Amino acid sequence: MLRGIHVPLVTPFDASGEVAVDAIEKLARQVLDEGAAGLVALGTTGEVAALDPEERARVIEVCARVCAERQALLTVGVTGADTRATGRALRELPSEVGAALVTIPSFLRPGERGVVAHFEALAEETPVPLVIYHIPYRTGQAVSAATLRRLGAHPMIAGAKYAAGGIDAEAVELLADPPEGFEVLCGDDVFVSPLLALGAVGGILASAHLETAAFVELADAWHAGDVVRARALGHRLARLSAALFTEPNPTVLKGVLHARGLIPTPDVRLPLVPASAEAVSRALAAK
Ligand SMILES: O=C(O)C1=N[C@H](C(=O)O)C[C@H](O)C1
Repeated sequence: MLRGIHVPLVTPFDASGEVAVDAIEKLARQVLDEGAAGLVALGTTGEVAALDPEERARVIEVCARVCAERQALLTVGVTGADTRATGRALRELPSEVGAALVTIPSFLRPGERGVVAHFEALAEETPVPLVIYHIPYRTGQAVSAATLRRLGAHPMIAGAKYAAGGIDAEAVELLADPPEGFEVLCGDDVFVSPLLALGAVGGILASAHLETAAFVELADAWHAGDVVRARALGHRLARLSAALFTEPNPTVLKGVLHARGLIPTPDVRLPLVPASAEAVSRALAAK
């Protein structure tokens, strides 16, 4: 269900600060035409925290329309300050949504027993399969491979977006023996090639707005066991990803997309500030 490259779309803004829905639609079509398996709406890259409820609904609506046309998976980022609020947000998802990307509420650090209780409660009430967004450096909560494996045995937990900030021992342990039907996607762009080598089925990668076809080729090459092609491509794309993440995501990416005429402005909403001209130039030059 999750295999392939999924693009967490930016939310472009026009000169008056409104969400540029046409630009989202164009980006969505472009990345799916280049082979992405799906879109992720309302991720960190989409500046979800800075969007009001009507804007979020508009973003989902346009992504759902394009995904339906292309028969691609639409995953939506769902967050809440606690389990009850997250459950409510899941139940309110429109019927076109195919999966939900869910984190542990940040800042609370509920402990691993709390993590299990959170996801098991959500798995019982969610209308769509869940993808656990494992990002301990943002949630503040470590989660072991054993816990992810236990959660992955639930039929409504389809997989995890793995973003531990590197390849850690837990990733190696999880990918050595994932539960039946549980799929791991890479969520740290620079590490996608090594995580694919370990057995990840794909990635949710902001960098794949650019060079989408090359990221798809990278995943295909690892899946086909073509190590020589995969390794060289992985090194090249890691340089691009590193350049895109020198300042907070999605500021540099938006600068590059704007410079290429793909979005109307490079604007982000506070507390993000636009990327420096140097960072954007370096990312434009990255090969
Ligand atoms: O929004 C996302 O999904 C992603 N967010 C990460 C981040 O902002 O750190 C990066 C990743 O490419 C996908």
